[in-house]
This record gives sequence, C-alpha cells and structure tokens, in this order.
Amino acid sequence: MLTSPFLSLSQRPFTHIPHHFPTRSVSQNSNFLPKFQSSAFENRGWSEFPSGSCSNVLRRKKVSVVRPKSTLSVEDVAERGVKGEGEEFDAIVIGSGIGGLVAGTQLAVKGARVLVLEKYVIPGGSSGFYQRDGYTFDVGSSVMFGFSDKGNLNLITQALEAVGCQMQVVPDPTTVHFHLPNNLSIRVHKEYDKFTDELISYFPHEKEGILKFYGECWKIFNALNSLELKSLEEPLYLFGQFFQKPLECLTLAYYLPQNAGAIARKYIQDPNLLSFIDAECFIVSTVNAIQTPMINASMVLCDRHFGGINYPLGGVGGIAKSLAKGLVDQGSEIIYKANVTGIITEQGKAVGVRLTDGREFFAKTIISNATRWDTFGKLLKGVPLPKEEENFQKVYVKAPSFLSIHMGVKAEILPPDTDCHHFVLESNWSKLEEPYGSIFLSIPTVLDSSLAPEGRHILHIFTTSSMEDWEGLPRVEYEAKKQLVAEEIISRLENKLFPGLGSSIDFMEVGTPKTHRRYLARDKGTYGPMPRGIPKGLLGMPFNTTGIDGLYCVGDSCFPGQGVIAVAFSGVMCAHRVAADIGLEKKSPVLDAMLLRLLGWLRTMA
Ligand SMILES: NC(=O)c1ccc[n+]([C@@H]2O[C@H](COP(=O)([O-])OP(=O)(O)OC[C@H]3O[C@@H](n4cnc5c(N)ncnc54)[C@H](O)[C@@H]3O)[C@@H](O)[C@H]2O)c1
Ligand SMILES: CC(C)=CCC/C(C)=C/C=C/C(C)=C/C=C/C(C)=C/C=C/C=C(C)/C=C/C=C(C)/C=C/C=C(\C)CCC=C(C)C
Repeated sequence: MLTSPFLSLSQRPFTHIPHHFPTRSVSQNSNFLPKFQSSAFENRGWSEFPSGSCSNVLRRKKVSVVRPKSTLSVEDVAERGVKGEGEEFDAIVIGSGIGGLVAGTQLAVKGARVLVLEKYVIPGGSSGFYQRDGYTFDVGSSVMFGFSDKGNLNLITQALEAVGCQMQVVPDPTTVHFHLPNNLSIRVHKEYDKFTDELISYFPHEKEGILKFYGECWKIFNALNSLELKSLEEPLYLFGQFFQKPLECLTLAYYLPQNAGAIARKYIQDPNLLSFIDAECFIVSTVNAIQTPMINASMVLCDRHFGGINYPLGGVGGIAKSLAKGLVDQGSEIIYKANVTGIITEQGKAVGVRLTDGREFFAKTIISNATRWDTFGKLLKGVPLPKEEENFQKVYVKAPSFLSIHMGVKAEILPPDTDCHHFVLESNWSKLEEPYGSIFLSIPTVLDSSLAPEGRHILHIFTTSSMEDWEGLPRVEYEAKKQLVAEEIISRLENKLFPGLGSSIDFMEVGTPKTHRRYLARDKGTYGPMPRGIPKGLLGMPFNTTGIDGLYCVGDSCFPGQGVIAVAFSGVMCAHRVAADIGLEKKSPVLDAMLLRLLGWLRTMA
C-alpha cells in the first residue's frame, strides 16, 4: 500500500489544542525576512528562568544558606546569610538533565535531602528549551517515549507523578515519517497493524520476516512491561523479580547480550528492508541495527505502538521544569549557574563537590549526570581511572554531536496534514551514518500550535556532525560555514519535502557541536555513547555504581543508554541503589557484594 505523504489537515486527529491550555502572547514578525542568529543556544538570559524553582546551599561544617523559592544563582544565595552549619546532604546531583532530575526526585520522595547543581540557568540539559521572538524551541528532539498513561514503561509519566505533577500531552498519530532511498515513504503509525501493513506493501515477499522480527520485539517489550522497574544492581529487588516473573526475567537475560541486526537477519533477506531496520535503529541509537542492543530496539519499536508517542503541551522543556519544581516541593534543592569543576574525595571516597567559584558542598553520595568522559576525565582529578571505566571506554566511544537548525517558517509552506517528525535519507543507504548524511526534522507546532506565533510553524532540523569539523575555525569562517551547511540542508529539504522552504523562513538559529559542548557541558558535544564495534547487546553498559566509593553516574553513559526514557530509567535505578546504600531502602551487604562482582565480571565479557 503506497500512501500519499500528506493527508488533509481536517483528517488529522489531535492537532487541536484544548482552549484551556495557557497561550502565550507572541511578538509577530511582519516582514518575514529570515533573521540568522549565530547559535541556537546563545544569549539565553535570566528572563527565561523558570518560575517555581528553588535552591538552598549547604557548605559542610561551614555555610548553609536557605532562600525562598525563587530563581537565585549561587552568588545571590551566598549573600543571603548562613544556616544549618555542619549539615550534609544525602545526595548531590551534578547536572539537571532528565537523568539527574529523575534520580534526584526519586530520592527526594524516598525522604532523602538532595541538592542538584546545574551549570546552566534552566533545568533539562538536552531536554531543555529556549524562547525567541514568540517561538518556544525544544533544545533536543521532540519525540517522547514513555509518556503514556498505561503499562510499567511510561517512566516519564511515572517520574512526574512521583512528585505530584501531571502534564497534558498531545498523542502523535505518527512516530516518524521515513523518506528513504528507492522512494520508500513509510509512516510509523501509532496503530501497529497499520504500520506493518504499510511496510509489507513495500516488501510483500518479506511479510513473514517482518511479522517475525517485530513479533520478537514484542516478546521482549511485554517482558519488560511486566516488571516493576528498579535497580538491576540491587539483589533483593533483582532476585525478587526473578522469583515473581521467572519467564520474563529469563527472556530479558537471554536477549541482554543480543543486537537487533543479528535477529533481523534471522528472518529477513531483502537488503533494502534490512537497511530500513538500520534506519529504524539509527534514529534512536545513532548506529545501525547490527550495533543496536535488541532490548533497546524492542523498547522503542513497540512503545510507540503500545503507549504511543505523546508530546507535552507547551514543549518538552516543561518536563524538566515540572521535575525541578517537584524536587523543591519535596524539600530538596536545585541551584542554577552552579558549575561543578571537581569531585572531592577523602580516602578514596567521593564526599563532595567544588564549584568554579571555589565553594564546596558535601553529601553522603555524589551522583554525576555529566557524561562518564566528563566525570572521570574532568571532574575527578588526581584519581587513577578505575578499571570499570577503562573497560567502558574500550567498548564505547563518544557518538558524534549534531548540527541543529531551529527555524520559524510561514505556516502555508507546509502541505496540509504534514506529519510532526520526518527522517530523510535521499538516495544512498551508505550515507545513513555519515555526518550530514541523513536529516532529522521535527515540527512540534503540528501538535501544539502555541509554540509559535500565529501563522508560523517551528522546524527543528538536525543532522550528525563532529566536533573536528568545527574546531579551530576563526569566528568569521565558523559563522560562514554554519550558514553554508544550513543552506545546503534546507535546500535538500526543499527538494524532498517543502518546495519554497528557503524563502518562507521567519527566524533561524544554527547550533554546532561547539554549541552543544558549551551549553550541555558534554565532551565534544557528544550525543551519548555508541559502541566501538559490535557490542554484546547491553552487556557492556555500566549501571550506576562506579569504581569510586560514594560516586554514582546517571544519564546516557549508563545502562541502557541514549534517550529520554532511557536516562529516566537510569535515574530510577540510580535512586534505588543510592537509597539502599544510605539506608532508605532494604539492602543485603553480602548479596550486594556478590551481585556487583558478578555484574562486573559479566561486563568484561562484552
Ligand atoms: N528522545 C528525545 O527526543 C530526546 C530529546 C532530548 C534529549 N534526549 C536524550 O537525553 C539524553 C541526555 O540526558 P542526560 O540526563 O544524560 O543528560 P543531559 O546532557 O541532557 O543533561 C546533563 C545536565 O548536566 C549539566 N552539567 C553537566 N556537567 C555539569 C557540571 N560540571 N556542573 C553542573 N552541571 C553540569 C548540564 O548543563 C546538563 O543540564 C541524550 O542521550 C538524548 O538521547 C532525547
Ligand atoms: C542483570 C542481569 C545479568 C540479568 C537480569 C535480566 C533482567 C531482569 C533484565 C532487565 C532488563 C531491563 C529492565 C531493561 C530495561 C531496559 C529499558 C527500559 C530500555 C529503554 C531503552 C530506551 C531507549 C533506548 C530509548 C531511546 C530513545 C531515543 C534515543 C529517542 C530518540 C529520538 C530521536 C532522536 C527522535 C528522532 C526524531 C526524528 C526522526 C525527527
């Protein structure tokens, strides 16, 4: 079945934004001339600081400052006075990405006193937002898994609920519209049968293989969805799950070391179809199917049909804002403009952190939401790289960063019923993983028109790009290169999807890997870890404990890897393990030692 890429707007469900949703007053641009800005995240000011955040500061045996729920920086806080001498937090979280915020809020609801320290002026990291000229842009991608109202895997919904927050979402009828070589135009419909019918219409000779491959994904997804998700590093929970759901746990253990590409090849021969499966995996793992863990592939290839993809009204940034507010409501703290430059250790144990301005904060446990490369390469000084981290760096390398273009365009440039998310690879499968080879495009205003001024749409275009391409250029050349690369990408989209796109631009900002490094504090602006070769599924991916006593990691360089829902899971796991270690959850020191040794040994097999 070949479908027209565009249906009429009136046929499209969910494009209507409920009237009760608060709208913003927006400044409309009258001349429609594109305004090129130097960088997507530059010049974000205090005016964008979210309301409802709050922070207290504690300096071990020295300074602790309590301030009202407001939006003060560390400097402001210091001026307000001293309280709580000698206090110690239960946990300090370095960074307020979704991983850090979920770990922090989960601990806070278990009764821990948590301090989150964020380098930037708002929470969220790559799931943050910024506003310009009446547009609200998502910094990162706008595809949200795990945000439905059913099952056990709706981890974003659950994380918000844990701190009493709920967000209105708009269901997306199509996860992504693929525009691929050989005129493959495939929509991933929310309805599973509709999607497989569409795929089978292109590959009728592979009907059985398609159903078997995706069927195997469902087997794994259903097993995952049946478990209560907590720390796989905590033996009482893990053995309890094995006892309650032996078949499901054995299923997951069986697939843990496997990759999607190898399983697809058991059932499918057509090279074009295998390339399609590569593209399916690439958009969520930045590598092909052969390198994508089967558990992760199953999670995303099924959740989009089970719970569906749901977009938060008001933009993705609302998730982090709500979590940050929830954290404060639970009596914990978050401080912005608090750049951690070092983790303090005492006799080999992580006990505190130091900020750029020399301040020190102390806690029983330190949780780093910075990448493992940043944590062990920059924050932990004078400590030899633990063996576990050496192993991690042998198996995983930094995925490239992105070039991103945030644009506001005249609404009429989009054909009626344009889908929200697109993936474009024009003519050559071999370009899939090459820098600038394929193009991601999200148009969140298709689902929430309040994000842009009336008569405008947001286009967020991104493509992989490496730091090496952008470093060392004089300012003028750097700006010229950004303009050139952006123009090329826009012209490719003009040819493939939206004729006249270039002349409909109202607003445009371009961010490079340097922008990502600067604003997200990620080494080389990396999107996350990717396997150096063919991994043993998820076996080599470290969990949250580290080789340094008292130091934990959370975020995309922890099991299970990249993605908002993935880092939310790492946050849940981390909070559980930390809570057990500080006495807020049950633990068995003997079983702990055995399990941690066993997991360490398993990772060396990867
Ligand atoms: N599915 C999607 O659509 C989507 C959208 C956006 C992001 N993402 C995912 O989110 C993942 C990243 O989430 P995450 O939680 O791991 O991290 P993150 O990079 O989003 O957040 C880390 C935070 O830590 C802060 N930080 C880093 N170093 C610091 C320091 N030294 N001091 C103080 N603060 C510091 C950063 O400023 C940032 O806010 C990515 O893998 C990406 O896949 C996905
Ligand atoms: C331990 C041992 C040894 C054993 C045991 C066994 C068991 C029990 C196991 C278990 C396991 C588990 C639980 C697991 C879990 C997992 C999970 C949850 C996972 C998840 C995952 C997720 C993911 C990966 C996601 C991702 C996503 C992403 C990345 C997204 C992205 C997006 C984008 C970029 C968008 C696109 C756009 C366009 C196209 C425009």
